[in-house]
Amino acid sequence: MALAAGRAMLMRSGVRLGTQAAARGGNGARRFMNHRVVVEPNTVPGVAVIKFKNPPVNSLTLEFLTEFVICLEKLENDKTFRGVVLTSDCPGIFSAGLDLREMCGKNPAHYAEYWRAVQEMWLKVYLSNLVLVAAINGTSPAGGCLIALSCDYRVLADNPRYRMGLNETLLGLVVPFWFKDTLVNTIGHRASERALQLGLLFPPAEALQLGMVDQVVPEDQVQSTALSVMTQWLAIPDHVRQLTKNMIRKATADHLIKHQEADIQNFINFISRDSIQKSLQVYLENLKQKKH
Ligand SMILES: CCCCCCCC/C=C\CC(=O)SCCNC(=O)CCNC(=O)[C@H](O)C(C)(C)COP(=O)(O)OP(=O)(O)OC[C@H]1O[C@@H](n2cnc3c(N)ncnc32)[C@H](O)[C@@H]1OP(=O)(O)O
Repeated sequence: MALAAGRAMLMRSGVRLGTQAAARGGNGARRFMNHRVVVEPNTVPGVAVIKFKNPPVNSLTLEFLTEFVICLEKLENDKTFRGVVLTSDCPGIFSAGLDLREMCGKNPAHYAEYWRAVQEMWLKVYLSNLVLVAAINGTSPAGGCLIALSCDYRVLADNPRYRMGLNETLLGLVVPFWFKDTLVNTIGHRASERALQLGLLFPPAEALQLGMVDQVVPEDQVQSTALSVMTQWLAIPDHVRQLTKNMIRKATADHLIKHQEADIQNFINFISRDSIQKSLQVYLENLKQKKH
């Protein structure tokens, strides 16, 4: 039921997003597909590798989210694909999470459009019929971590500079309930209480110990490990694995699906506050200044 609802919603989003792309005109529409998301099909039979390519830090802009969802939708509808590895084309960064500029200095209509795109991306990944393996080859805070947590399996590069976690409180943001649910489902209640309140970002050894990732491997083996893990998952017949996945994830996804419009309204109200706008601006400014 949740799966069907999620799909229906994404079909709707596909139509809406398709219209947006077409509105950009001939060249714009052509550039739109596979611009920020690179797909390498059949690295292993039946498996595609999706590489996030939204430099400099793979932040989740509206355009990136749109392209990513359409790309997954296409792979899901193409029955030759049974599994996808998600990884990054930006050295050292899996994804810097939600794009702060999408949440800063814009109007309520933009915030609504952006938040719906974030929700739809999460539902698409979380409820995917495909086996999704995250090959995490870089830092992945907040929204970047959410994408990895929503996959079926996570392989992280053993580089102590890479950090992973939901750091929203450090930005003065409240973690959305469905981000929280996804983390609790992965690392448990107590560990989430601490991680979320303190906005902790974990290095690989700690992420492994907490169960935030399933494997930590040398950096140059992240993708090959993800592909060999995939073989194990694909040994299970799709229909039984998909029904089992749906049984386990349905309640969490339904929670958002039921409250999707209220969640958008909450986001608009929260993000539009002067105090929140101010802290986001300060955070962005600090990111810029650390270079100097
Ligand atoms: C009731 C409901 C309420 C709901 C509230 C909202 C909930 C929101 C939920 C989720 C939140 C998020 O996902 S917020 C994003 C969190 N992400 C971060 O905190 C990461 C921030 N970035 C970094 O720490 C670093 O950039 C990095 C470690 C990822 C990379 O470091 P590096 O040194 O390699 O690069 P720079 O820092 O120099 O960055 C380059 C360039 O990119 C800009 N940048 C970085 N991150 C973002 C981002 N997330 N969004 C937009 N732009 C980003 C950075 O400012 C630099 O820009 P300039 O070159 O112009 O200076």
